[in-house]
Amino acid sequence: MTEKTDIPVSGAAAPACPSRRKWLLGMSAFGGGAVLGAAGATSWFRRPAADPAREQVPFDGVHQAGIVTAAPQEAIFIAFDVLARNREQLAALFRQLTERIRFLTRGGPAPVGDARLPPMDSGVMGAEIVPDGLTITVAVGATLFDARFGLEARKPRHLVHMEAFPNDALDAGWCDGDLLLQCCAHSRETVIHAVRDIIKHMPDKLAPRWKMDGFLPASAVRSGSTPINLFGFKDGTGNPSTGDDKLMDDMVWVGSKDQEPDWAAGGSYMAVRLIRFLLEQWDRTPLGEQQTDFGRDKASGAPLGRKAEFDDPGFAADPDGKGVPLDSHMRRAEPRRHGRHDARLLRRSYSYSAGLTRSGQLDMGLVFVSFQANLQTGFIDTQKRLDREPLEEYIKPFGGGYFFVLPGVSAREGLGEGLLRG
Ligand SMILES: C=CC1=C(C)c2cc3[nH]c(cc4nc(cc5[nH]c(cc1n2)c(C)c5CCC(=O)O)C(CCC(=O)O)=C4C)c(C)c3C=C
Ligand SMILES: [Fe+2]
Repeated sequence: MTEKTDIPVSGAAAPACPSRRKWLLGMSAFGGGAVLGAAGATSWFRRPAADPAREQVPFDGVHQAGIVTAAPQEAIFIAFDVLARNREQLAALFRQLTERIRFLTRGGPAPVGDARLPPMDSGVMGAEIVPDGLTITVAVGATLFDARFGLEARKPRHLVHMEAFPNDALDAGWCDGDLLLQCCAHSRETVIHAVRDIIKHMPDKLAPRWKMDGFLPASAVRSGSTPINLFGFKDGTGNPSTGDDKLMDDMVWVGSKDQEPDWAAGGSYMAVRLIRFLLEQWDRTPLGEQQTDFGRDKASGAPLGRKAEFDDPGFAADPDGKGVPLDSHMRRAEPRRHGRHDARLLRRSYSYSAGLTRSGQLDMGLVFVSFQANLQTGFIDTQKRLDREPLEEYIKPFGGGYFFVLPGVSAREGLGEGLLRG
């Protein structure tokens, strides 16, 4: 169970709906003692607690935090090559990672050591490491299932290397990884501290491969409104409700419906795409064209021809796309052919800003992130619908990869234990 604490705990277990309760009871790995942990938030862009620094997002839960929990302002995505050479060393890696994340997400006094030795903590958060809403979500790449660890037969069935789509210019140095950490918190220093702590404690086990910093607009996080991306459009409006446990079980979490290895229940596929925006070009594009590219009004976020952000676009009554063009991003991504959520995924993207490109243009864009129970019917099918969309004139995907988020942890079972058992 989640430990009692004075520190406010966010996403505290909302009453589970009957189907969810049944499913939780079926999770034998948790011996029926599972807690919902983080999986109770209603929206991924929800206003933070009164004192964000003291907010503690539970690490323990059937699912890892950082997926249906509200997205705070700051993020770091960092992929690693695993240096472990065999199964025992990989088990030690997961044990140590579990221990570090448990400490970092709970917070406490910064450890003080012998002055003759390197400091045990970077010190960037001062004497007290506050939890600050930190979540560290751990996912594994397809390469972890190669011959090194004898895990070939335990690979989630859709987990593959990310092949380039037609508009991609993938740079191998920005792609893939055996392990991915998604670190999210309210403050920049918290995610930096967390990444430095893990790298410092595990130099013999993890070698960084690529890293991208992400952010959300402060005003949106403060007010709980939909974040605006660097194209200036509200981004996230059409997401499924993270408060709908049944929908999340259906679309986001791997369960018995998915014919995946038993150990994978409670996990999720994660698609990460590093997408550069050609902003100099975009900023010289007429507003009307920007809006038809997305199919939404830039200021209000409403579907074109409608009044308000969350209005239904009414595709059935507009087969020729007179309101929302057939080619627009929103209509291709989510044609609503089967009611709602043809795109069977949950987006949890962050903007990035990383200096200049070699040709002197702003290197800014989106760390597109989606979570789904099935990578094929989630990200891949949706991306195929988007291939050749008009927006491609202004975007260039260059990195990322496909990963599988490990199931959640309990006091008895750490990260990756189910994967390595048997
Ligand atoms: C494969 C999945 C998707 C990729 C890749 C993607 C890239 C991408 N999206 C935006 C901006 C917006 N996306 C919006 C909606 C939207 N996008 C996807 C999927 C992908 N987007 C979906 C499933 C939806 C939902 C459509 C709906 O339900 O109506 C919007 C509109 C507002 C919203 O619903 O969020 C914007 C804006 C960018 C900039 C981008 C990469 C460059
Ligand atoms: Fe999109």
